[in-house]
Formats: sequence, C-alpha cells, structure tokens
Amino acid sequence: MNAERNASAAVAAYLQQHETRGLLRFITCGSVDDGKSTLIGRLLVETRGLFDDQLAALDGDSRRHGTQGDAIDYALLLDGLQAEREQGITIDVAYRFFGIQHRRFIVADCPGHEQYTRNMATGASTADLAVVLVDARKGLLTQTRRHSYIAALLGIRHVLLAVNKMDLVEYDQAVFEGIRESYGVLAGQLGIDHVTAIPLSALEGDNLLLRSPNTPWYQGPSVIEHLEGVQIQPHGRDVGFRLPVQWVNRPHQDFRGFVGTIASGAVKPGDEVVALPSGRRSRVARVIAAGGDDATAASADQAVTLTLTDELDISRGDVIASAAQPAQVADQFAAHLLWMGDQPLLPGRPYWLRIGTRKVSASVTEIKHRIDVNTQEQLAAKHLGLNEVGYCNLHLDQPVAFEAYVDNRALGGFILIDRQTNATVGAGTLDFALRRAGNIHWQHVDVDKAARARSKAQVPRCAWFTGLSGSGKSSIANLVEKRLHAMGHHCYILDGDNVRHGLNKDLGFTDEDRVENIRRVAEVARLMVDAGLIVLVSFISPFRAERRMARALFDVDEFIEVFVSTPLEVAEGRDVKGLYAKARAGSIPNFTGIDSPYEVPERAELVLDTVEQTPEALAQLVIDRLLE
Ligand SMILES: Nc1ncnc2c1ncn2[C@@H]1O[C@H](COP(=O)(O)OS(=O)(=O)O)[C@@H](OP(=O)(O)O)[C@H]1O
Ligand SMILES: Nc1ncnc2c1ncn2[C@@H]1O[C@H](COP(=O)(O)OP(=O)(O)O)[C@@H](O)[C@H]1O
Repeated sequence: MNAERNASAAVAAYLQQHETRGLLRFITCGSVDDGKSTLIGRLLVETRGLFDDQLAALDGDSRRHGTQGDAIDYALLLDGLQAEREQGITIDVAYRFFGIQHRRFIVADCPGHEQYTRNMATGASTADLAVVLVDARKGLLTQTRRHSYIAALLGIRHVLLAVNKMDLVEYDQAVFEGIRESYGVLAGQLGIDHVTAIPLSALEGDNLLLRSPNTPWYQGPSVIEHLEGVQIQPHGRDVGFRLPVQWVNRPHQDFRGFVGTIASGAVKPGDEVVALPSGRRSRVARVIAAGGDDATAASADQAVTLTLTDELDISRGDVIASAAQPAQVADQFAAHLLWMGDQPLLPGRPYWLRIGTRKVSASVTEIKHRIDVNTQEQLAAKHLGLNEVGYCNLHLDQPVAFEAYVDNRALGGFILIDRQTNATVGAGTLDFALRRAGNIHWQHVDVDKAARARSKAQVPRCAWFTGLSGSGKSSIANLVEKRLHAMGHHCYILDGDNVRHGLNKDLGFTDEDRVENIRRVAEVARLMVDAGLIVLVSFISPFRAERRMARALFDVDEFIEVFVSTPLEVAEGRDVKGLYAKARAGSIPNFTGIDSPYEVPERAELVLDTVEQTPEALAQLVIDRLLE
C-alpha cells in the first residue's frame, strides 16, 4: 500500500515537473531526402540517452491509456487534432515526444511529398516553430518555399533553418551564408520574423547537440540549444476568454455543465460571460477542472466544465466568451484557403465548415485570387486545385463566433469537409468579416406561402428534372405544364436553355459555371415555390452536390427530383439540336456525357425511363406525384 502511494507520489511529482517545463510544439519540413528522419531520429535517440528515466515514465504512462498497443501514443498529448479524429480521417503525421531539462517537445513529422501538404498543414496548425531542412548542395527548392508559405499562413513566426549535409560541401561557410541569405529574403516576404540558420550534418551529428569543430566559423547555438532556449512570442493578441463548447453535460435536472477546452484567456467564478452567437449573458457559477474538483480559475488549453448562474440555451458549437471582450459573430468572411481535395474547389458548392467545435454549411462565393506559393504572385482563378492556395470570400449558412486567425488560431482556423465523402478538403484562416450577420435581417411579410398557396388552391412544389442533353427533360416538363395548366393550376417552367439567355447569360459550361448556374436557378425556384407556384426545373444539373444543395432549400415533400433516365447512346441518337455531333467533332468543349461528367442521381423520387415509356405516360407519373 505504502509502496503504491510512493509510486503515485513519484508519478505526480514527475507530472508536476513535466507541467512546469515549457512545451514547444514544432514541425519539420523539407523535401524528401533532405534528412528529416535522420535529424529527428538522432534528436530522439541522443536526448533519450541523456534522460532515459523520464522517457521511461512517459512510456509507462501512455501504454496504460494509449490506443497504439505497445507504442507510445503521442497523439494522446495533443488536442489540436480533435476535429480530424472526430471526422475519422487518418492524417499521416507522426507525432513524437521528447524532453530535455527545461523543455519538452512535440514534433510533428510530416512527409515531404507535395501531395502531403494536408499533413503538413495539420502539423503546422498547432506548431510554434518550423524546422525547415535544406540540403546544402541544393539550396532552396520549391518544397522549401511551399512549406514555408504554409507554415507562415498557419501562423508560425519562428523558423529554424537547418542547412543540412554540410559535410558534403566540406563545411563551406560561403554555401551556408548563401542559403541563409536567400531564405532571409523569403522569410521577409512571408512575415516570418524569427529565423535562426544552423549549419548541420544530421548524419555526422555536427551542431546537433554540441557546437561542431567542423564549423569553427559558426558561433550560433546548436539545434538542441536553440530548441531549448527559443522564446516563442505568444500567438495573437489577448482576445479574452473563449470556450468553444464541446458538449453539454446534463446528468440531471439540477446540473448543466458546458464542457470544452479553453481556447484563450482565463475564467473564474463570478465572471460575466456571453454565449455566442446568441448574445445571451450570464455569470460563471463554477469552474470545474478535468479531475472533477472546483477550481478558482482556469486558463487557455485547460479542459474545463463551466456552470452558469442562469439557464441559457447553449449547445455544442457555441462559444462562451468574456462579456467585456466578446468574440465577433458573422456569416461572411474573407479567408485564405488551402485546397487539399482531389476534386477542385468550386465556388457556390456547399461544404461543411468546422470552426472551433461548430459545424455549419458553407460555400466559397468568390475566389479573389489564387496565390502562387513559389512566387507569392496573385493569379486569377475560377477554381482551386489540389494543394493550391486562394484568397476567397466565404458564406456560411448561419452566423458563428470567430476571431481573425492572426489574433486567435482556435477561432480563426477552419477546415472544409466534403459533404459526400466526409473527407477534409480544405483548411483555411479567417481574415475578417465581410459584413456583420446582424446587419442583414429577414423582412417580415404578412402574406405567407401557405396563404398564397390557398388562394391558388394548390400545394406548391418543385419538380426538378435532371438528365443528359436530349434525354427528354424539356419535352416531359412541357407536357406536365400543359396538363396542369389545363386543370387550372399555376405553374412555371425554368428551362436551362431559356434561363441561360437572361439571368445566367454570363455563364458557360465549365464545372464552376454549372455550379453557379444551378445555385441561381435553385434560388429562383425556391422563390417561385414561396410564391405558391408549381415549378418545373429542367436543367441538366449534372452534379449530385448541387442537386442536393437545391433540395436543401425546400421543405420536406416540396422537392421532387425527377431523373430523366436515357442512355447516352439514345440521347446522342436523337441529337435534337445537333449538339452531340458538334461535340464529337470537337467544336463544343465540356459537353455533358462526352467530356464533362453526369452524376446519376442516387435518391431521385422519380426515375423516368424514356426508352420504355412514352412522354405522355411519363408526364402523368410526374403529375400524380406533384398532386399527391
Ligand atoms: N457543353 C455543353 N454541355 C451541355 N449542354 C450544352 C453545352 N453547350 C450547350 N449546351 C446546351 O445547354 C443546355 C444545358 O444547359 P443547362 O443549364 O441545363 O446545363 S447545366 O445544368 O448547367 O449543366 C443543353 O440543353 P438540353 O439539351 O435541353 O439539356 C444544351 O442545349
Ligand atoms: N419517352 C420520351 N420522353 C421524352 N422525350 C422523348 C421520349 N422519346 C423520344 N423523345 C424525344 O427526345 C427528345 C428529347 O429532347 P428534349 O426534350 O429537348 O431533351 P432535353 O430537354 O433533356 O435536352 C425529343 O425530341 C423527344 O421527342
């Protein structure tokens, strides 16, 4: 019993010592073969040799709680990846832990290939410092520029420029100075204020732990000395207390606790707070620490449960903030966006956006420009491809509490998630709000949709016809309208060919223009249904994402997706307008079914087989469904 008590006291003492040593999170980046693994491996081994007992304690600790079997689960020590973990996304970043006398380190080791920018961004978003490796023989490469750009974008202001493989250039000072100077120029452009360049041979161990006799001309610190001594400026400015609510703990009627990790600032009982985005105020009743005990105060990075003196309706995703210094609330932003999806980012297409603990629907309304990460040039862009960075306007379908990323990483950084695959496809940083959500209101009108529908004696609905060119959308929609009209119903056809002569005459047939085409017509259809009409939309609408977006604008049962199912050979055989012939001849680019995709609906309410049935019979099926 006594022995047990002694052991736990020793663990507590270790943890305490552990806590008081500063923590430095850093990433390593560089091209493949620059020597990253050697550098990290060596740092781990050599520091382990020096402080074996401490690491043994950590080994034991993580083995009890970790999820990695016998290996140390370094991810246990991190909270920054919570969002990705909840998404079930495997990000190939190896987190390693090591410590020396005054500091402990978490290093995110990111693979160097270009396609792993996602990993690099994930690692950078929680790092204080980047170790940028450069091969002394090669100097700065595209990867060096790209990774430095991303590190800077994600808020890293300290770089350790590790000029590696100095042994292969005979420890030549001129080579080192040349690289240091050209990196200095790059760092200046990127706003990386603190660069420490160190000549190195990770393989030989030069300047790793101790100053090397091979570089007598170098007077600066060794790698480990620098990592141990570097003073990191606190990130951002003092924005006040922020708690993104992870979940609400309500075990019984008398207790409602808001649980989360404090993103910034400090809190204590009695503080006046505001719940965002609602703006309701209250006071902190209790601050409960992770172990369950009441605390007199808590601050950034601590996991806590708060109770308030008033019953406020606060749920997951809300932010509890200092009332004296609240966060802003908005739904339109200017933001930098790093695109990581295999499919390009298309303006207008809805994605999930996760900021803090909140997940909302969002789309890019405009790409202001793309940034060439090698040259910093701003280029015009209609879409963003894999690994491209753009400056964009973002629209969220509901207001969120936020902060500029430069002020607060936790409430200024976001990720975009594909709604179909659930993959993380973008990571970004909010710059500023384009308008305050509170300034644009819904105008109340007394006559509502139900009243308009009553006066027309019909149930307003939208039948959304989708299918290849020549599949039969217009022919069937036309018959439907004719019959409904004859029955005294109020209808309207929105046809691609027609709408493209007016409202959408600025749009062509690229993917991004088709997305915008459908977004606009879906909004118009919604207004028409609101006006009490039966609307027949006849657009190819080739992408699932946009049909899904259109559906989401309507109430349940209001939207009927009608897939006009006609094989390509049949539609092409009909070739009503001679367009297929032209497309095959190469004179119409991006023609649906030929060199532009059509994504077959997965959950259409009606599938019309135009090979087996007549237009009249199919029109009747639609009418029956519309009048149900
Ligand atoms: N490149 C290309 N691809 C597809 N279609 C083309 C193209 N160029 C012109 N057209 C004609 O435009 C009509 C399709 O417009 P939509 O607005 O329905 O297209 S989309 O929904 O934005 O994909 C379509 O009309 P329908 O045949 O009635 O479908 C064509 O007549
Ligand atoms: N069962 C059918 N349903 C609809 N159209 C058909 C059918 N069978 C043949 N067609 C013919 O196919 C062509 C479809 O053209 P259209 O309605 O303009 O298609 P879309 O609007 O989809 O481009 C018309 O000439 C129509 O007469």
